[in-house]
Amino acid sequence: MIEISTERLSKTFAATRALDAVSLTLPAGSFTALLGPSGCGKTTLLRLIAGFEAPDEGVIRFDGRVIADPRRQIGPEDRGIGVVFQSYALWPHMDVAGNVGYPLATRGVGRAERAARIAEVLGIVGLSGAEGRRIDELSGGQRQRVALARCLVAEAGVILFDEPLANLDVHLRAAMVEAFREVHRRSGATILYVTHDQSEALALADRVAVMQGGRIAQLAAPEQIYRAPADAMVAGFVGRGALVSGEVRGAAERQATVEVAGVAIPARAARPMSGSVRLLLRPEGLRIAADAQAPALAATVASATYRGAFYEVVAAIANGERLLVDCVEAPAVGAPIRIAVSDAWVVPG
Ligand SMILES: Nc1ncnc2c1ncn2[C@@H]1O[C@H](COP(=O)(O)OP(=O)(O)OP(=O)(O)O)[C@@H](O)[C@H]1O
Repeated sequence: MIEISTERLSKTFAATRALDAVSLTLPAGSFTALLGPSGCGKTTLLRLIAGFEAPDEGVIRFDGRVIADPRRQIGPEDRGIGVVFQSYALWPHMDVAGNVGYPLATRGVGRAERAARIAEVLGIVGLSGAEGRRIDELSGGQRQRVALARCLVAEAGVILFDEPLANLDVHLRAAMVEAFREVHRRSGATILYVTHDQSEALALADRVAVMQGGRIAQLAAPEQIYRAPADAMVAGFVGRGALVSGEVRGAAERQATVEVAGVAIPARAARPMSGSVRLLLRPEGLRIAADAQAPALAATVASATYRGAFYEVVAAIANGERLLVDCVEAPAVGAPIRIAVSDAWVVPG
């Protein structure tokens, strides 16, 4: 297991500052997802750690040892890492055993031991008995499992995933989440997993780093990213919900009372705040109030969209801002409703 750290890591392509003084530590054996909108610098950070690019400024260390700085870089093949791309990077002319066993063959591992280890890792990724199959007869999901098995067999201390599920359909993606968990559990490797799919990041990782504009906006446990986003970008990027404007009327330790459209709402807060703030209201913290006396936001139904398990209702409150409320039954568009709030978060900054 290897601890990876970067210190003020920067990379510029022509006029684009793809990475802007990024300092982060990936503890040994951790699983970190790198999440963010297109172009925020996720792949650039992964490529620098892999050794496919050199930093303009800053340092990368593995277990405290300098792996790359602007003057010298250890080559990708000497960093002891495994990389899995969305494009599989398998050899189509070799069978499954040939692909998976390649890292062992290059190390001179004997035939019998190689066969045993190939069988073991194919079992872990759910491809037992597939040794003799040709790569070009496999589905996308099966190919990605082969790539995972090759990574496992190499026993790399660090595994980097660059959008490994991007080419797979939604059902296969869900099935693969289990395979990734198993790879992490079995390998104990330090994992960095690049994705722009928030549900994948929240489901897989024990820490999520949300990037924007070449910087880390927040690095925290998935629950923290979802329930207590550090800024409006993270709040808007992860999960469903609405940001509304309010005025703080009272503040306490980790609590605030925020007035929104004339209604006082108790909210969670990172620190005591005052003045104008943005309040994050997610659907699970809202419900349509049946009791006309209970404190609630008066609203009008703007739309109701069927989502299977519920209707997603967009409702306009008195100040013109819109909320998302999940309802079992669809209210009529234009109907007046009252929305009770059981959970709200004051977005810092
Ligand atoms: N080789 C390159 N030459 C020029 N610009 C580049 C190069 N690589 C990346 N960039 C630019 O750097 C910025 C960050 O790119 P990067 O690929 O790291 O983003 P990303 O977050 O991985 O995006 P995506 O989710 O779309 O893959 C983008 O503006 C991109 O256009």
